[in-house]
Amino acid sequence: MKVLKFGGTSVGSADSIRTVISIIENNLERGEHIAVVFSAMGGVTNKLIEIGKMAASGNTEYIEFLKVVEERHFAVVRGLINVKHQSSTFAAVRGLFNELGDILKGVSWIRELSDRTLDLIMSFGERLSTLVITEILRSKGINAEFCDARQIIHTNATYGMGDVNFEVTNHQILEYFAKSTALQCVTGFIASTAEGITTTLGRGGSDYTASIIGAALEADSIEIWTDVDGMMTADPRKVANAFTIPSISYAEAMELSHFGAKVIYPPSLQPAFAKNITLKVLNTFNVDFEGTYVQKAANGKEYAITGISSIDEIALVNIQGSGMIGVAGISGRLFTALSNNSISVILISQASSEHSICFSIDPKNAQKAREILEKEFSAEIAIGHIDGISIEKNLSIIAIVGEGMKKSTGVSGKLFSVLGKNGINVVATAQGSSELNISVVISKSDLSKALNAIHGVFFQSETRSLNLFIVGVGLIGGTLLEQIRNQTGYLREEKLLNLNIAGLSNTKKMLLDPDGIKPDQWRDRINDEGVKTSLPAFVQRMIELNLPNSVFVDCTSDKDIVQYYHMLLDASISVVTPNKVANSGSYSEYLALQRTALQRGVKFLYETNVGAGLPIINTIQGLMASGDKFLKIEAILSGTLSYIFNSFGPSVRFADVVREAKAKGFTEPDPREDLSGADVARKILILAREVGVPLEAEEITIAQILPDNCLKANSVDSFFEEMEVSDSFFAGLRENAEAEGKKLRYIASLENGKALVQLQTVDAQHPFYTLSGSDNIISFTTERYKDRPLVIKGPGAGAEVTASGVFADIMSISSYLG
Ligand SMILES: NC(=O)C1=CN([C@@H]2O[C@H](COP(=O)(O)OP(=O)(O)OC[C@H]3O[C@@H](n4cnc5c(N)ncnc54)[C@H](O)[C@@H]3O)[C@@H](O)[C@H]2O)C=CC1
Ligand SMILES: N[C@@H](CC=O)C(=O)O
Ligand code: NA
Repeated sequence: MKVLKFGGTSVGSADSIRTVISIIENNLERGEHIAVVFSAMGGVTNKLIEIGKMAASGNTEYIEFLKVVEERHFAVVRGLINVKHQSSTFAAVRGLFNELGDILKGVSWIRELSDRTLDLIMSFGERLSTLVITEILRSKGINAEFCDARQIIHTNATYGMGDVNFEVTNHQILEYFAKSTALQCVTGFIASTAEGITTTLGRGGSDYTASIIGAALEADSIEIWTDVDGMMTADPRKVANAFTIPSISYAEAMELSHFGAKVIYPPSLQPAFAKNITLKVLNTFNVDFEGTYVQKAANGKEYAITGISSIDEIALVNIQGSGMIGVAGISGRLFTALSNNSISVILISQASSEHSICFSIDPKNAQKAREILEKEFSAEIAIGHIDGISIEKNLSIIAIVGEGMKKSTGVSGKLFSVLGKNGINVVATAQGSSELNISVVISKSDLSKALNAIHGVFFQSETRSLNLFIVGVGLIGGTLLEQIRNQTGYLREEKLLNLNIAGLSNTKKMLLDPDGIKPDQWRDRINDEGVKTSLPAFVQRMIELNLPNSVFVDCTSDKDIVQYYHMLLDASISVVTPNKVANSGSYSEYLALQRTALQRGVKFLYETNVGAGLPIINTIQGLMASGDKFLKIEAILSGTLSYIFNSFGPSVRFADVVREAKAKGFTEPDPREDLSGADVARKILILAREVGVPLEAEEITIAQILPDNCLKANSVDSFFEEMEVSDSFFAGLRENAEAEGKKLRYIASLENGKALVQLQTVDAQHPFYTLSGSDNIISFTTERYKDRPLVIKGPGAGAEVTASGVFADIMSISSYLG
């Protein structure tokens, strides 16, 4: 035997009722022995309450409102019952509305609406829906009977939430169901006192009816038909990646529902749980979907936790004082005082120091709680044994729930680590010894970010998202977007990673969209939807969006953008950049950025600052972390200069080679930076700092190669003109080197705390002699690499290699975030 319960939306319209009827018919055709419980048509209960209140306030408009409700029921009768059978149903429905109309008239006369009368008014919702559906079934030749639950479920006289008398009720149900073999269509939610006065069952009402009947009849299962695909891993309105939990235990369902998962209200299913009846949560609007099984013990679990839920708004009360230590009875008095005043406590946390107790409550009760506790502990407060009561608001609770926690270690580690990596501060925490639930109290403004981050990390087999905010879509930024576009499919399928471009900005326009800008649409979208660029507004919006796993990617050479890095890192947003400005500013600025990133648990990555995608910074950081000491660095760090001196032959003009380097994407946006040695100086400065030498830019010696006229050129165009003017000077440099069988190389070095950048001539024996193209070469002499230096060589400039270095930094953040 099986009990089916259909909720308000399932019976909310002629269309949905048609589906309900076919679900019932299918069961009957399969020979299932079933009973059915119905809620009121969706929204009707609330309307009836509103109408009752209107009548009680003397507002006669309630009559019109009631007509609308009546018409909804008539429409179903007209739509689903053939004309031949319609009139008797119309008459019965009209009869109920007449009765209800009389009651409301009474309410409006005496201008009073007691809980008892309200229960009676509300009862019409279920009585009407059940009556209509019973008649529809009968008109289809099904032997169905209307069962008014008031005849079988008896409660005490607590109106609005009757307390069921199970002894009497169970007996009555058994007796009632034994009398007839017809399909029983039972009104949900309503009951009566032993004297026959109508009551209701409170929260989860119709589920409770199904559970009471199922338990009394020892049903094999109870199906709760609703309008969603079962119980979800998180509230899908808050976590887009939430998915249906296939199997959940009673205890887990109970824990999850306490925190908001409103699909079912498990306390009302207690009678069914006590009899070990399997419950299925199914979707009337997606009949073939498996839904969620709720059983004593859940079936094999794939994940360490089963679900995540939250309470959006709580207040945290803290009571502390030295006089609480070792004094018995403080918490007893505290919670008794709250309970005597009907203040329910959601979470309690006390450290073993016994110096303070904190607990969370509904913020509505915060002021009252303060007054109660100040009164209760007035004596202790007066003599300073208790410091006082403090209350913090705008907080939320998140609970992760699952029986799997009992067996697996590291669940709480994972929870706190993902919160930390996203810069979310945990204000309080609690874990019961049942190990079924770990709760954390966090700032309300972090709720959505926290839920999404936690969901991502615990339900790993679903795709995780990294939210990218890219500023500067020139050569490197544009190439990066192209690489992301080409990799999207692979990353999603093979790495379960979604690179969500949540923001883009060029110098003219910017666009932020938390739902993502597709990498093949960014040009059109930024043109069509973008607003005027403002870096402060971009950064502020990013911080406001507060998305989990956010990364800011600076692909500009802007000098002012750097001031925002602090703000971003401080807001727990990682920064990835090829822009060298930040790391080559003052040493204190460099240090501050490193520290902020470390403190906030986020990443500041800039591998492409030196040697583009070549693994130079990572190599240094690895050696430094493992305790190696750098003795000497010798390097060619400019792709541009490398290319120029490799391509500058007798038949070409120097300026034209520089033009070629620029066209190939090797140069800085302003090539004077490369030719003046400034770019190389920045790079050796960054390397020096990485190996622990705290240099400032002014301390680097740059041996200038440019003649004065080139150096003084005040625009890029005039710079090229001046190089043409000085062509013989450059040709002379080359010819002198060639005469000695040598090559020109622009070499940076660091030794004994001194950095030097200069043009040198090297002979065929020198390891830098054979360099070609835009190659960089870096030779590290360290205590471990003393006899033979560690050498890294390869293309050190250009769009593809630089963008892929930036991409690699982004990917390393994704693995760090787990
Ligand atoms: N080209 C290369 O091989 C390498 C370049 N880099 C660095 O990469 C960065 C980008 O270089 P490229 O892409 O070659 O330069 P680019 O000039 O092609 O691109 C930079 C883009 O950023 C935009 N931009 C500048 N300030 C902005 C702001 N405040 N807001 C929005 N957009 C802004 C510019 O309009 C330009 O479109 C530079 O910092 C450079 O030093 C690093 C390693 C290698
Ligand atoms: N302009 C730079 C690009 C890399 O940082 C170079 O030429 O090396
Ligand atoms: Na690099």
